[in-house]
Amino acid sequence: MSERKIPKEVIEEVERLREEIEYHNYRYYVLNDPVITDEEYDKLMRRLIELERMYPELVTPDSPTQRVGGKVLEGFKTVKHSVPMLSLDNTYNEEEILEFDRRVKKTLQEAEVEYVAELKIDGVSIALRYENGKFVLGATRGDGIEGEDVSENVKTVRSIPLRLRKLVTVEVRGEIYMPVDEFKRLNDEREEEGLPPFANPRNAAAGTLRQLNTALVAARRLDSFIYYVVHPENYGLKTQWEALQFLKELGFKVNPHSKLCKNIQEVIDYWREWKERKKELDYWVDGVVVKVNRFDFQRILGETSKAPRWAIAFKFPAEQART
Ligand SMILES: NC(=O)c1cc2c(N)ncc(C(N)=O)c2s1
Repeated sequence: MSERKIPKEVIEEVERLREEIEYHNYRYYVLNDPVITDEEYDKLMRRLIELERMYPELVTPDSPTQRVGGKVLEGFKTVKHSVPMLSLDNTYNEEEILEFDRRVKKTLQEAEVEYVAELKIDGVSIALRYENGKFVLGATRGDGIEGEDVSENVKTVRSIPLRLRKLVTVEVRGEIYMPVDEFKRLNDEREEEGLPPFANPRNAAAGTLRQLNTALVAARRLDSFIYYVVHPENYGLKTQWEALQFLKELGFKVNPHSKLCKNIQEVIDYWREWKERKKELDYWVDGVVVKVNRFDFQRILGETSKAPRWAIAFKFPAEQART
């Protein structure tokens, strides 16, 4: 078939609709602060779907219409991580976190070390790659060296941008999780269908991300928090706190409760506070991730084959089996 000429105004309208729809996705799912009604949003989306149906050659992988899924995949390709996705060592009480602080100060020969305290989200770790600001890959952690390419499913997570607010080439990492009320709704639905319930939101999120039917993934409300920039020095970032601000500027959903702590005592105060306050959250957390803030200090501390020496998980006491 000869290349059909697409009218310029159609191309311009499609591009404008994409920008506008992604902006409203950002306002609604990342900032939780929409500026148009659902009806107005649906109208924009219907118009874009109509134009892409009339001109399929205009569909691009990062079009917001790809968020509703509709593909049934054969399977997931394996993908090698650019940098291994390490796990975290654990500490369970204040004495052990003080020991972590002593080790860090000894290695650094520093009297005081700043930390960033971040809630440890009980979800599925994910690596996201963007080229010139466009989403190109979403991969699970796997064995830390290589994971599964779950890009088609990641596109259905509305809080994960398909196009960044700055057109950089970057890899970021974070957690995809299922909000508690979605977890309850899903388990009620499964019970009605005579299916076994998911034991917890993490299993529900993991099971959903492994679905080969992307429309099914889109029908479940997964969410995300992004907390890590790969090779932050490439973007002039000197600390984890700056990295979190950078992630916000790019348009990612970043947990609002992270805290820059002057010393380990502030970390302990933060841990005590959220050990009690975690029930206020609409997602499960199982502790606090404590990170040395300065990247030059992180480089001095380095990593073991399994986990960084500059970060540790400060776990909350295990509760009795949740209802
Ligand atoms: N395995 C890991 O390295 C991490 C796991 C997690 C998690 N489940 N939630 C939050 C963070 C964070 N804010 O850094 C990390 S880091």
